[in-house]
Amino acid sequence: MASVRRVCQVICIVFTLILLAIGGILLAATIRALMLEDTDYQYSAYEGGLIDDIPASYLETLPQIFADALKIPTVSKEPGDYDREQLLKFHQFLRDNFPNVFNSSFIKVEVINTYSLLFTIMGSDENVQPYLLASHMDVVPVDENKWSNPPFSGRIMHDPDIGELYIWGRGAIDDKSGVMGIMMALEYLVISGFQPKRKFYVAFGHDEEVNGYDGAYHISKTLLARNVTLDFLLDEGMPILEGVIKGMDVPVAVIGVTEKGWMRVKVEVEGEGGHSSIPPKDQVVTRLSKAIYNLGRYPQPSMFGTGPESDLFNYLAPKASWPYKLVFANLWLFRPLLEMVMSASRETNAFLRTTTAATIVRAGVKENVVPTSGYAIVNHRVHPAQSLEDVLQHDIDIIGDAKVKVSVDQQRAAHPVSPYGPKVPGWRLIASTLQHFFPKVVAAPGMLVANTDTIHYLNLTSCVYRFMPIFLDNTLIYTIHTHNERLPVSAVINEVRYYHRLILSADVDVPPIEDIRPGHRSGEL
Ligand SMILES: CCCCCCCC/C=C\CCCCCCCC(=O)N[C@@H](Cc1ccccc1)C(=O)O
Ligand SMILES: [Zn+2]
Ligand SMILES: [Zn+2]
Repeated sequence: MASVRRVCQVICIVFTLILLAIGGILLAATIRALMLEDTDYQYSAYEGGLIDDIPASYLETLPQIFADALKIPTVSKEPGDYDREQLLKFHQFLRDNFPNVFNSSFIKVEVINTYSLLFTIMGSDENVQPYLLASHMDVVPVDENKWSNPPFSGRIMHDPDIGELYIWGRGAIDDKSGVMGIMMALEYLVISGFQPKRKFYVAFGHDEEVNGYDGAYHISKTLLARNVTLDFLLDEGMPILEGVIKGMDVPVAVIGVTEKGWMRVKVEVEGEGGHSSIPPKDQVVTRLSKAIYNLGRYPQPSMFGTGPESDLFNYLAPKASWPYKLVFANLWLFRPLLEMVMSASRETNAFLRTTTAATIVRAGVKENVVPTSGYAIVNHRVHPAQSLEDVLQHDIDIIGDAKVKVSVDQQRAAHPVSPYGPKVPGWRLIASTLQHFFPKVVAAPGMLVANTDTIHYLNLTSCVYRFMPIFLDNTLIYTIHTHNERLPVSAVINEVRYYHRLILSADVDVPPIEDIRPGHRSGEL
């Protein structure tokens, strides 16, 4: 009896100690979350005593010009297969609508490789390092029938449910918003008599959607041949996310300091064919389907917390709502929980792991002929913490079928991490300009889950940022590269104001040339 009591006592003590330990850990985590300094990563806006904002009379004219830009179908289909005629038409459209930029005495406009554009805005002070704003003029193809408004109509429509005017059309977000935002800001700057001290470049590629080798690659080569090095580069990228990240009631500007790698895997099957009325048991299409199904069913492993994306949560934690603040501030404890939550939605899942999308499937030529071969193209966006070899090996293991040939068609490694933080001039400029207009927005470093022309510009600077100064919620994000792409009129106005302010601030908030650190190191400074 006494020994049973003794065992009970020991169990009680152990149980109490475990509870105390859990309580202690939770208390420590809560204290850590409570002690977060709310203003840690807020930057004060730069006040340079310059003409600050654009007058309403100019801004009012912009939505229609933006809409007109969407009417020109500058579609890219495959590498080398882009609509040359429409691209030239788009050049003319820019010339017609931005005459002050094209005729300015201090702006040199060059056509690169026939279809891309490079603007050099001369500065009066040669001692400061230039920067580059990049975008692309081409767009992805459309499936016309799926659109509620025609994709190249540039229709401006009121959405009564949201109470906003939207400009509809392919490229409204990706990436004529970038081209038009920069051009409309630059035009106003020239009109208003601004002439920069600091030189900068504006580069518009013409084939980003099919890898940029005819456009951005040549622009970069041109700049390199002139021995240009840049302080920083800003290209398309993550938008300001509204309601996308759970626990963030405020919008989050995820500034891409790196971007995922890219891999094109070909999955091929060969087999027995014949008359469809006497089909073989083992059919090519069935085997191929099973392989594709398994790739979707067993995703690539989560890499959360092992890559450059993890610092995002350090930036978000001070502004997160409870109980997410507790989670974001204590990834050492809650990483598995956060991983589970993030895996559940497609946009946050892309942040955790290499994604897998079967985008092309081909087999068969006629209904009553059993095909003897078939293939699928699988597009991976590779998490920076996973090696390209591991991605392929996972595919091979998951498919687990020796009769299915799995091979890499093309691949690109993830990009290096650009420096970020309050001491990095380019980052500071991008983040502070944002907070000037939208003080509630949190600017945080992140990873772009898609790819951009920046691959061609990596040799011009180590400070490469991928960011679009437009607010997007889950509805609008899902229109990129599919039907019903559109942008609120207010977003167009705001981005023009953003680029305008950025260019003004860049002229005063500049690093002296000798202050450029040799080979910026990755991560925060
Ligand atoms: C906790 C973090 C949440 C993360 C949420 C992610 C939400 C993502 C939202 C928007 C992504 C916008 C991406 C815009 C840039 C798109 C650029 C683009 O489409 N590029 C092409 C380039 C390409 C690459 C390879 C072959 C051909 C073309 C692409 O990536 O497909
Ligand atoms: Zn794009
Ligand atoms: Zn795109």
